[in-house]
Amino acid sequence: MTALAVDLDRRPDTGAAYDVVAQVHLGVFYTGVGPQLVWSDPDGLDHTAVSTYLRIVQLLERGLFDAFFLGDGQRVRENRGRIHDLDPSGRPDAITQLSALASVTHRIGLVATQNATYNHPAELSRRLAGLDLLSGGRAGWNIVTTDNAWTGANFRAGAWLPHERRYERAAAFAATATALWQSWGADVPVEAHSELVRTTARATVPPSPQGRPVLFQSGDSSGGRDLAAAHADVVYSLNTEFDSAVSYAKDLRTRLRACGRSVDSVRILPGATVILGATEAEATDKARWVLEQQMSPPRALAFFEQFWGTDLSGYDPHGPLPDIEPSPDELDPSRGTITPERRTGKTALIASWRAMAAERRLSIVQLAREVGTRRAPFVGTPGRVADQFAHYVRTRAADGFNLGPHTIPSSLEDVVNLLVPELQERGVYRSAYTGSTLREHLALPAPAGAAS
Ligand SMILES: Cc1cc2nc3c(=O)[nH]c(=O)nc-3n(C[C@H](O)[C@H](O)[C@H](O)COP(=O)(O)O)c2cc1C
Repeated sequence: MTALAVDLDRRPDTGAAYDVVAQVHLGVFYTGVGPQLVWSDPDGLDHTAVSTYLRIVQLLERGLFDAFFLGDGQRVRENRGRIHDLDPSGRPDAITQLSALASVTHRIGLVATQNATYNHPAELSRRLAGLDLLSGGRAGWNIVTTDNAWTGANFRAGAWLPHERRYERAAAFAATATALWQSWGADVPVEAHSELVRTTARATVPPSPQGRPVLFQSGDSSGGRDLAAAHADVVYSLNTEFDSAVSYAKDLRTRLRACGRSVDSVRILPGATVILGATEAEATDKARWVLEQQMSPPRALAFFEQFWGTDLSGYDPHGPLPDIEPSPDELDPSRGTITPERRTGKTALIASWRAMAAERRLSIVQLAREVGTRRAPFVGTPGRVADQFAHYVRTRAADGFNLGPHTIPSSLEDVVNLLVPELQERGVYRSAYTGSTLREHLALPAPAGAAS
């Protein structure tokens, strides 16, 4: 995990004009599972208690955030066929959790990740419309396709649909859900008769003050980007480093134009981790501590077990990589612990890791810290990070960030108490909510054809 280096003098072509009055939009993406959440923080809260969620969402509302955003999954993470017991585990449905949070908040947007592979459009659009109406127009839907077959094998449709066909279904799903939201009061039902989505349905919930839920999209392949260009209001990408944020933004805006949409009709919010300190040195020390907790020695072994498919508990995490070959079972694409390209390219990936470890004399745990953590963090004083955020939004490399917390609640308290005032001082962050809906917070245009 290397801290981001951002050159504040560069104004590259991002497919949109430099905007001196651009604003930073902030959300928090709370996965509920996974190594990024540090359990060992002595001041940490219970990661699955409802009181934790209430406290976080109220803190974020005090910090004038656009959205609180939950990941979702219909099967918990596993390692070698058992529940991954080093992770926070157990995943209540995101819409259910957000409905509870709607009742104790007034402004903040509430975004539920729900996949378009193992749900039904009439059923899911009704539940999302319910959250949207009951929250006064604050709901969002993060459209994902889910990157593994074994989720489906947990219940319902089994292991079905290859990667590209999931996006075909997601596009038909989003079009059907949108048509249903727009159809309130219509005389005839909405009909969908494609190969992957078949339904005849009438809307059951009137539109909220924002017309319909705001559509987020996460998924970075060409199919994912096309889905975003056709349907999304917000994209959550993992292209956070400045150069990759620039090329992602340019590519997405080219796709938006090809769909006949304005480049300002979609907000781009890459994932980001923020680690703040009173001095640069203090922030760097904290970043080192966070990384050590996220990728502890037992977790490093579990990380590599997901690639080797073998029990590695007999290996010393401070010693060299195992010299054995991975189990062939791990190449089975129905296993869901790692991304598809990593699964299929695993042999090459392991060879490249061996080369990196040999060249830099890295132990198992040191290598896992290099290759096993996802987000490059913004590390520094609040002022320095605020300058970087301002640069991203003014150049339109991004419109803001989805922050991934590492310690709960302290990493988010730092952002609200230390970073937000610095952003406000630079004129890139609101000093009060000016609207009441998520769509208004994001300064998005009204949805086409919205029912009222
Ligand atoms: C930033 C990000 C967040 C994601 N969050 C979830 C999630 O919460 N639940 C889920 O089932 N899939 C999630 N996905 C996986 C996507 O649904 C998708 O299956 C995966 O990224 C593979 O598609 P791609 O090749 O287009 O990236 C996420 C993907 C990204 C990039």
